[in-house]
Amino acid sequence: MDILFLKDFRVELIIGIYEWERKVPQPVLLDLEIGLPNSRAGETDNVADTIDYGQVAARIRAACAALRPALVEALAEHVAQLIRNEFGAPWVRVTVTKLAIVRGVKALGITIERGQRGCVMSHMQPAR
Ligand SMILES: Nc1nc2c(c(=O)[nH]1)N=C([C@H](O)[C@@H](O)CO)CN2
Repeated sequence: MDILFLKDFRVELIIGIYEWERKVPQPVLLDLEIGLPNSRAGETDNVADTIDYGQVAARIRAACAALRPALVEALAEHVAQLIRNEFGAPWVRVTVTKLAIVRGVKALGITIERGQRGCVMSHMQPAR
């Protein structure tokens, strides 16, 4: 399975469990690994045969603007489901990182995986 990735993708949103965190958007970094439903794009050189990472970034940025999760876990889950449902990815790994939010800790967050690695979506053509 080929894996598309986006690293250090910065979004800003209201996120957190404390009252002071619910007032101002804060930056969060997303690391995304997206399993591709087929591997044809390397042969065809056609973006229609893969997932367009620009569209993924735009869609996630728009979704985050409307989200106000309490937990990093909830943001990671939302992003993972969006990628799977809207882009047909059979497998995703999503890491959400908050920066300098806890004294003495440079970065913290969550990594989740959803779906099956190496699985081909039933409505898609298998890779040749
Ligand atoms: N497992 C988690 N623990 C905590 C979270 C979280 O999202 N997941 N969030 C917070 C606060 O919002 C934090 O960002 C500031 O201390 C605390 N614990």
